[in-house]
Amino acid sequence: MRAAIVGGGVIGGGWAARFLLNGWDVAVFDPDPEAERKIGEVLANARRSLPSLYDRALPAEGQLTFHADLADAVSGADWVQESVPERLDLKHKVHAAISENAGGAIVGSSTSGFKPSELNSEGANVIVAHPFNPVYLLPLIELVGDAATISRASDILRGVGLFPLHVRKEIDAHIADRFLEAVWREALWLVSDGIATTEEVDEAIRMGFGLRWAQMGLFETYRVAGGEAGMKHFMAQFGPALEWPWTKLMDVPEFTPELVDLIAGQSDAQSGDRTIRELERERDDNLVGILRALRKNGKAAGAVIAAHEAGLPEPEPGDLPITVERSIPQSWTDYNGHMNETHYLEVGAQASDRFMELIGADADYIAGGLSYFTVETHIRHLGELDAGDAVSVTTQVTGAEGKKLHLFHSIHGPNGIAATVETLLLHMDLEARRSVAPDGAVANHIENYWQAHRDMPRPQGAGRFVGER
Ligand SMILES: NC(=O)C1=CN([C@@H]2O[C@H](COP(=O)(O)OP(=O)(O)OC[C@H]3O[C@@H](n4cnc5c(N)ncnc54)[C@H](O)[C@@H]3O)[C@@H](O)[C@H]2O)C=CC1
Ligand SMILES: C[N+](C)(C)CC(=O)CC(=O)[O-]
Repeated sequence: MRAAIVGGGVIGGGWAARFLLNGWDVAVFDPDPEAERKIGEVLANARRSLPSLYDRALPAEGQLTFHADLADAVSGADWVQESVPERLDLKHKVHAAISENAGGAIVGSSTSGFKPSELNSEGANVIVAHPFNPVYLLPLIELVGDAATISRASDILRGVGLFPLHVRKEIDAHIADRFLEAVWREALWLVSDGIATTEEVDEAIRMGFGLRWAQMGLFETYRVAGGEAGMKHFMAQFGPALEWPWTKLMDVPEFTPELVDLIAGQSDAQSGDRTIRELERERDDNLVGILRALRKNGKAAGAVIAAHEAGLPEPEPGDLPITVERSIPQSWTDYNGHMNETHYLEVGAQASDRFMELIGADADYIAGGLSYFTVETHIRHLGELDAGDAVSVTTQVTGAEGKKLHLFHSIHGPNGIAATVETLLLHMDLEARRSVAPDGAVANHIENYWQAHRDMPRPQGAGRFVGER
């Protein structure tokens, strides 16, 4: 599949990364001579964060090309995403050129506020596909426009891990930006009136309600705030406040040079000497942590990631079973600039868990009172792993006798085997807390693996002890 990105700034760069890291080829048109460098930097940030959301590998990255001519970039594309600056005259000009050259591609505009009827008033056929920064991590895309095109578009966007939200009636600024503009307006007043600094406004959000919004949104959060009586009680108690002079939402503070200097000055002081790219990385690392936590509970944006991962290709079975395929999260790296030792054991444990499933010692088996315990492990660190690296683990049975199961996991990284995790497991009766032989089906599976693996070459390093020369 091929995407064309017209306008490769903050948002176009994010779209390029989202498509590329999901295996699409991406063609960019942007007259800015710095566009290639800027997109390269956005892409570097995306490469270290997006794969960390998943435990399976994303498809192989697509090919990125830059074009001096818009027609070259858009011809043959399946999807064209326009992300030029928010000026209607410019959008009209660009969409006229896209319409001439894009064939049957879906054409989306990233516009934050224009309606499809405004974009299409000169004959173009565009839907609004409004993303959120960073486009490579945040799933939401607001879709506005022709329903049949939106239905096709939604399937494509889900395929690259996005969450399409169909905005059924076109309005200025769609749904989310209506909301964001109201909050932004109120924050500007608080600073302009000298009530709070930019930092104090940000603390008020990030220390409190900002934490709630990512997982429950607004209505569900307030329902809970109504106590056992829920939303009705919440509305009865806090509804009147809406009539009180608590907000200034409809007035817009004038952007005088003084106000702009005040806000920009406070914002500079707040962020210190951290560059925008550093701030982006800090934001991305935190977003990955939040999204992975949500994913664990199957909640909100976490559910989108889980659904996307379920559609990613299953690992190819080789001679040895592949028991883990995943990428290394940034949060697993340490002060030495590589994956911390703790997580080698974690990957080894994931491989053992998967192997247990393969032999039938799965959740039902465990619920029936039988399982495996690890009783000994030896890890060898052979190479470094870094955030975003794709790793796979192969598992060889190196011994199987009654209650004992001896596994040798090899962790393969981008530069060969990065570590081995050799482990001895004992089959256990969970109620009696003592070792017993596995039941028939599991014993049979183990025997099949053992027969297949016992004549393979013994893995290098198997049976070594710490400090052995
Ligand atoms: N920045 C944000 O937070 C968000 C922006 N958007 C929307 O995305 C669109 C782009 O915004 P940003 O990426 O923030 O702007 P930006 O200023 O970072 O990037 C715009 C890019 O378009 C390029 N450009 C200018 N004229 C062009 C032309 N004729 N053909 C091709 N490229 C051209 C510029 O060189 C620049 O690289 C706007 O419609 C905006 O409303 C949507 C969501 C969030
Ligand atoms: C400020 N903004 C209106 C351009 C913001 C957006 O459109 C979405 C976002 O990423 O916040």
